[in-house]
Amino acid sequence: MTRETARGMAAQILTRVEVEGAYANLLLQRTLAKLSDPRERQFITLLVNGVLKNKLTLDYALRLHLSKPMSALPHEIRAILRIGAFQLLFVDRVPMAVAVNESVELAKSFPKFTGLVNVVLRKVLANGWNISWPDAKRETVRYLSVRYSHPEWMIQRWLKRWGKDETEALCLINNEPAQTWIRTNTLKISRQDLADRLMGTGVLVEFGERVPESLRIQNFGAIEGLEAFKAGYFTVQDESSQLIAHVVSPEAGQRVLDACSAPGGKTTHLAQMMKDEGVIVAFDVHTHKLELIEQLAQRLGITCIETRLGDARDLTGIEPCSQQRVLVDAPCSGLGVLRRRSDLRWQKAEGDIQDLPVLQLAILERAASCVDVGGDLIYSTCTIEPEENFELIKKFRSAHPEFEPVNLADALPFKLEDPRDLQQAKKGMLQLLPQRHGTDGFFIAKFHRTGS
Ligand SMILES: C[S@@+](CC[C@H](N)C(=O)[O-])C[C@H]1O[C@@H](n2cnc3c(N)ncnc32)[C@H](O)[C@@H]1O
Repeated sequence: MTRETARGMAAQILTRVEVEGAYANLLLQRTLAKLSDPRERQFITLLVNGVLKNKLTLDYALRLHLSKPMSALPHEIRAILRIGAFQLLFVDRVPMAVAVNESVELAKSFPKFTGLVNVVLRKVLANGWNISWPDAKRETVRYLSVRYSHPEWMIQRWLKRWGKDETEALCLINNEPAQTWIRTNTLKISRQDLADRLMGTGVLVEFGERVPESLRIQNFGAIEGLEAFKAGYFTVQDESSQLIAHVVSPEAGQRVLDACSAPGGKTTHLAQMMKDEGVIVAFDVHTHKLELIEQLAQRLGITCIETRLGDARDLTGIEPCSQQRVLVDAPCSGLGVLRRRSDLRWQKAEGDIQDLPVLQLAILERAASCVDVGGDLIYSTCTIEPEENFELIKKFRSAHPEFEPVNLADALPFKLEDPRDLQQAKKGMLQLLPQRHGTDGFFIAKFHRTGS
């Protein structure tokens, strides 16, 4: 499997992810950094992310033609089979014969298994999507789980909350390739000028509709290689994540605390909105992650951020009632961004959703104590699970009558229309859902401190 083809490199990454538990996105980044051909980069990305996301479905389809479970095969052969089956079932533009033959070529380093790879993939090709799935009515959880490659515990939670159609819609979106959004660095350039510059270099650009700084880009090769990137004219940040700084709405000259700030996407956005005037104290528990904030701030030409290493449950050195805006962008299960993080669904366990709220509430409590009377507290997550969102805020509010909800319909940079959203927004909360809003799954809550 040493062949330096796109498929060979993808198979190596997938094998290392499975054997070593390595982070797929880091391995992918390292591999892509060595490649200049945009089509090769895109193809490897498609294969790695596609196989990781659809692993359960691919294994189900492959298993129908295997006499032994996948776990009885060497890791490399599993990766080769999955890459082959993924192309046959999910990728239109690869000719079927090429998908099979290239997998067989890769398997030649494992002569004992070359024949098996050939036979199994030819059967997958002949069968296509004509697969006998578990019964969708009687075994709905299992059906949705293998059909859309999600853990059963996630499906169970979502089915209870939203029923079959919405759960299916969410799974489908989670399996789509993620789009790339960038945020204009308005300290240096306007969105229109940035769009013109990028288009001038062949990048495809669309204006975001929800956030005034956002652009969606395609066809850009290596982002770090773009002149506009090197000049600090933008940073990569999903559009729903860009909503948060608008909800915080800080003003130039203010004292702002960002309790969980790395790698600094929202911190630097806050700094932009403050025209780089005032002070943002940015906490995080990981030293290496604080360095990422510092590097980002430097590239964007931002100087008003002071990074601090520390636990947000303590926020050592921050006086009570000392901050005009406090953001808690809490560590969370991340179940709202499964489209963006292809192996996340396999890394999480249902127990995480029981454990995380303890940490989230402790951080929120301590951060709230730092908000000055007349100041605002904002809590956000990139998850769609109520324990980490609505239920947590309910607990917080019952203990803190001094915090009053701010109507999010007035705080967001786009118009809310769904009556359910408008009702939540009045209570200071909003849950964005991929299947309803077409965004990543984000939760935002905002409260104004009226007393001490
Ligand atoms: C959702 S991420 C923050 C993303 C960041 N706000 C951004 O927009 O780039 C949550 C962060 O919380 C940090 N974290 C986890 N536990 C923490 C704790 N107890 N105190 C402070 N930070 C913590 C993690 O290291 C992670 O960087």
